[in-house]
Amino acid sequence: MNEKEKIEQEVGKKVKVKQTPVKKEKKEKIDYTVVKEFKKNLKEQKQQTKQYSKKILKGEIVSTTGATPNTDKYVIELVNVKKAYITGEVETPVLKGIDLSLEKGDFIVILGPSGSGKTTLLNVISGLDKVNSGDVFVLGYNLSLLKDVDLTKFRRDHVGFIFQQYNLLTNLTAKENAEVGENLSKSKEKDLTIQDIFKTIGMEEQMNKYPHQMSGGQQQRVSIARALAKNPDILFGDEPTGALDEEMGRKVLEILVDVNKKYKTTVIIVTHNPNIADIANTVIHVRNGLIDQIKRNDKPKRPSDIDWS
Ligand SMILES: Nc1ncnc2c1ncn2[C@@H]1O[C@H](COP(=O)(O)OP(=O)(O)OP(=O)(O)O)[C@@H](O)[C@H]1O
Repeated sequence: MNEKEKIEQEVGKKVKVKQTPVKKEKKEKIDYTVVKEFKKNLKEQKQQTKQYSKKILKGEIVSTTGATPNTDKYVIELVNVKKAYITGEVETPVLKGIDLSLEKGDFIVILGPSGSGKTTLLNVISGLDKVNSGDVFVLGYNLSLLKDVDLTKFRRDHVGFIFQQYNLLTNLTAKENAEVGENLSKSKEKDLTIQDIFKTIGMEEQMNKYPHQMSGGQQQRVSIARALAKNPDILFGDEPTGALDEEMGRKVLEILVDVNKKYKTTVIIVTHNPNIADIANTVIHVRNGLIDQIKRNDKPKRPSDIDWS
C-alpha cells in the first residue's frame, strides 16, 4: 500500500494528491575525446603490429617513438610507455608515460605502494601484457608491436617466471616439473642440465618428490628450477617470497642472487617488502603510475643479512 492509499483508508474517501514534478538528475559529462583518442591509438598500434611483428621477432629494430635501443648496455628500455584500462567510457590510466633503462645482468627490485602499477609494469616488460603507446624494448625486441602469438614465442625463448603461487603440476615430480620448462626451450645448445639446476637450488636429493611431499619453499625452488631450465635471459618474479615464511623466503632469495651471479641472468622482482631492496643493485620506486626514483646500490647485502619484517 502506498502513502496515498494509506491516507484514503484513514480518512475514508478518495484524496487528490498534488504531484510535484521530479527533477531530472543531471548526467555526469563523459569526456568522449579521451576514449576516442585511446581507441584511435589502439587501432594504429594494431595496424603497425600487423606490419612489423614478424620483422621484430627476426631481429629488426622498429620504434614508434624514434628512440633506438642500446642493446649492448641495456636489457630493457621503455620510452614514454602508457597503459590504461577502459571500463565503459571511463579511462583509468595505470602507467602514465614511463621512461626506463635497465642494465644487463643487474638484480633489480621494483617497490611501490599498493595499486601504484608495479605488477602492470612487470607484466609489460615481461611480455605478459601489452601497452597502449610507447616503446617497450626487451633485448631489442619492441614488445609493444608484437602479435599475441609472437609475444608467446618471445616469452618461451627469452624469459622465465616465478609467481607467488608456485603453479607446479601436482602429478609430476620435481624433476619432471622442471623439465616442463626445458621442453619449452627452443635453443637446446644453451640449456643447462637439470642436474646442474637442482644442484643450484640445493635440491638434488629431492628430484623425485611430488609437490605434496615438499614444503612451500621447496616448491618455490622447483618453480625456479623450471624457469631456469629455459636458461632465460631475464628471470621475472612477482612477490616470489610472498607466500613463504622468513627462512624459506631467505633461501629463495639466496638462490635468485646465486643465479644472477653464476649465470649472469638479469633478475627483476616485484615486492611489497622494502627490506628485500637491500639485496638488489638497482631499486625502482613506482608511484602513481610513474617512476618516482631509481637507486643504485653498490654494496648489495646477502639475503641472510637483511631485516625481514
Ligand atoms: N584488468 C584491470 N582492469 C582495470 N584496472 C586494473 C586492471 N589491472 C589492474 N588495474 C588497476 O591498475 C592499478 C595498478 O595495479 P597493479 O596491480 O599494477 O598495482 P600494484 O602496484 O602491483 O599493486 P599491489 O601491490 O596491490 O599488487 C590498480 O589501481 C588496479 O586497480
